[in-house]
Amino acid sequence: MRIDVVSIFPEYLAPLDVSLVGKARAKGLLDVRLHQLRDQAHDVHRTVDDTPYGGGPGMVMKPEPWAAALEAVAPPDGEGVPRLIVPTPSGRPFTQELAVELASEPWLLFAPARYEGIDRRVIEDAATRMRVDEVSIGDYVLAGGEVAVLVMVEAVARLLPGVLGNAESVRDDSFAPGAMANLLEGPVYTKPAEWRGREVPPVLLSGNHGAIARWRRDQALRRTAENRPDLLERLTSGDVDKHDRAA
Ligand SMILES: COC(=O)COc1cccc(COC(=O)c2cn[nH]c2)c1
Repeated sequence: MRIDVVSIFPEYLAPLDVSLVGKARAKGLLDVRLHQLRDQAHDVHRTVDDTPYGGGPGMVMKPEPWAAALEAVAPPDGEGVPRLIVPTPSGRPFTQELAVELASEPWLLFAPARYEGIDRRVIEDAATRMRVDEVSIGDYVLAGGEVAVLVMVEAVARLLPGVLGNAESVRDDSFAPGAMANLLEGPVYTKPAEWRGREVPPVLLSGNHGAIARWRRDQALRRTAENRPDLLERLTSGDVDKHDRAA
């Protein structure tokens, strides 16, 4: 997979050089390229923002530098077309389901905005050439979309074949389909069996895999009821299809 990120703070994406994503790049599983938006702003101050039409606080990112940056990354007459992802508080929610969908894309192009956002015409113009998704990682406002890019790249990269070693697993993700679909992860334990007077739940040491699976599902249901009752409604309201519930 190829990933391009255009930003006025490419150094914000430095964490993509380390750990999971860094290893994936070193293995050739991911080709991550960073681009400085200001390289496409040709006035002496390399201006990328201006005051908003209609008034209001803050600044808006100008269309010309962004259009030039997107075209420099993905020339209209070039090979292939990326899927453009724009992090924004007003986007569709980023979920494990969307991460799985994005993990099957050959080429992602991220456009993290700063200030109050990017001139709407950039999105409209890009959408004539490529698929554009405006995506929110949560109901809060960041100073820029770079952190959201880090979140999405990590969530997608860990799903790519060969990225996670055998030690980690994707299958058991709490949002992955199956018996634990749409439930939060329950508690996890490792050695020692007793620590500061606290014992590991005996069922986990019993070797009784059926009992262990039942205990884990019960714990997941409890934690979901406590922290995310909205997810339980999905389970009980039937908008999770029969297959998922039966599994
Ligand atoms: C067309 O889209 C845009 O112009 C993007 O506009 C903005 C405006 C303010 C902040 C951001 C950065 O993203 C977030 O804050 C964000 C993403 N997820 N949750 C919070 C982006």
